[in-house]
Amino acid sequence: MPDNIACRIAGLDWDSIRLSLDEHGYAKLPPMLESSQCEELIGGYGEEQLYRSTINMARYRFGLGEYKYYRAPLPDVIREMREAFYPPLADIANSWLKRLDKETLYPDSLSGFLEQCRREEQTRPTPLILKYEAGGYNCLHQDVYGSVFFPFQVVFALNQREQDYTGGEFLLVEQRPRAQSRGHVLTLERGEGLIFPTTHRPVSGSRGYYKTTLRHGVSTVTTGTRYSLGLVFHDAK
Ligand SMILES: O=C(O)CCC(=O)C(=O)O
Ligand SMILES: [Fe+2]
Repeated sequence: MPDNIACRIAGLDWDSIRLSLDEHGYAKLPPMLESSQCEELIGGYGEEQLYRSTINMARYRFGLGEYKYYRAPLPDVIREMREAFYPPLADIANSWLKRLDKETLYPDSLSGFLEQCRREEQTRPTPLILKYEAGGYNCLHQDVYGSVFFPFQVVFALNQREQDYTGGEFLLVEQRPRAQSRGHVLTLERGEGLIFPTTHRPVSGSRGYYKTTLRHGVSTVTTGTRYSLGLVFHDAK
């Protein structure tokens, strides 16, 4: 694997990622983070100076577990991934807007998009690390922190399922208009990533595209401890 994460991201098969996003709404990525990078991120969990806030999920009835939002400046690997994932995803996001007859909205660089966030007073970084112990889970939700939001997020598994923990599958539920919801269970090996929609996606129907609503979460971790890294592109108010 080349050691530069930005090159690794640029070198992904973006045609097949686009096809997968268009067809299923999500795209699984090959291993992106090396074990040492996963270990370093997990190892930083106790270093409070890295984070701007810690959320006890039970307190807000978000689930059972804990997560921490990174403080600026973000750790290099997170900043580089956020910058490198943004442009190809913005292109796909704009094509989705077109399908729904909305004007093209997402600038082609992360800095341009963060400027849009800043204008709405959304200046606090949102990449986060999550930790769930046995019994932990994450209720179905959407991560929107203001009027500006990016339509894709990326999540990475930081440790190994069936080895470090069991259960704790990633859940994606799609609510179709006037129809029942459909659920997807996605499993990620350590270092692997998943791109998924923040709130909606266009689905092709008999009279053009319509919009479905998506929520994501994590099923109960049955044993061990599960760590994940969430890459959210919009900053928070
Ligand atoms: O722990 C997970 O896999 C879910 C993470 C999540 O909710 C997010 O990245 O927004
Ligand atoms: Fe989330």
